[in-house]
Amino acid sequence: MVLAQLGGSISRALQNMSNSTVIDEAVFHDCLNEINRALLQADVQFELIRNMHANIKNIVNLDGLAAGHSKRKIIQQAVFDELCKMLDPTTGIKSSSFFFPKKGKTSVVMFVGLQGSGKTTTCTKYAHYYQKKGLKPGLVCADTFRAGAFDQLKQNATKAKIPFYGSYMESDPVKIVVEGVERFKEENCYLIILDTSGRHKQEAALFEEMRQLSEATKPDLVIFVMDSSIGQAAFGQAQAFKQSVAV
Ligand SMILES: Nc1nc2c(ncn2[C@@H]2O[C@H](COP(=O)(O)OP(=O)(O)OP(=O)(O)O)[C@@H](O)[C@H]2O)c(=O)[nH]1
Repeated sequence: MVLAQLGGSISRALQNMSNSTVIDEAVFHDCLNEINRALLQADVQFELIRNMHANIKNIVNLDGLAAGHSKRKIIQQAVFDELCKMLDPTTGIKSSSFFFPKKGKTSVVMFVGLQGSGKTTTCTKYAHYYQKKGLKPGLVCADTFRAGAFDQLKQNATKAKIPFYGSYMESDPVKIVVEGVERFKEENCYLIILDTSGRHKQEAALFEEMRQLSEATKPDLVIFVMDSSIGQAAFGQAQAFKQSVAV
């Protein structure tokens, strides 16, 4: 809903600019302002919008354009590129630090995040994706906090035909993940995926538990799953998670 509204507002801003008979600084300025307003209304961080605005202005130099160049296309492309850059998770990260599970080498990937953010669903999708690529994944349910968490993972895993591990009796998630990792290693599962409990930055004990899970399993990758509809609140939460484990 929010995304559809935002998309509509940005398209309208670009359309209004394109419909103008002459594209001059005033039209360009109005177009950028309309896009800024749409992003602010969609709860995008002000600093990101300011940077995007400055970048587009640097790229589009209307006075310096040689005749024959389509100002409309150049503005549209610059807006498109900058919006994509804002969403690109690899911006500012060295490509050598990306982690991809490989065949023949056991990898542990841990999913963390707030309650109900989509961890279990994403874990299963991630496992399914790599299963199709020929890696043998295994899902471990480390959520001993929410009733029904193991059943949910079991249901998803069964549907996707992915092996799973968990316990109805054990209350210590650290014990479960250690056993789960061992079990899957014995079964030659190359990609061991840990689905953890939902937690919030104000829940110190649950953050400590997450730190212990990470300590016990030394994951190759920790993925923070968030629901974009929480808007800017995602920033503080992401920072808090990053301070406890290597997200
Ligand atoms: N629209 C939408 N819904 C999703 C997505 N991922 C998960 N959901 C739904 O969001 C709800 C919560 O998803 P879960 O995967 O159970 O979330 P979780 O983080 O494991 O939840 P907890 O274990 O309780 O912390 C479910 O109803 C999912 O179907 C998504 O990408 N888009």
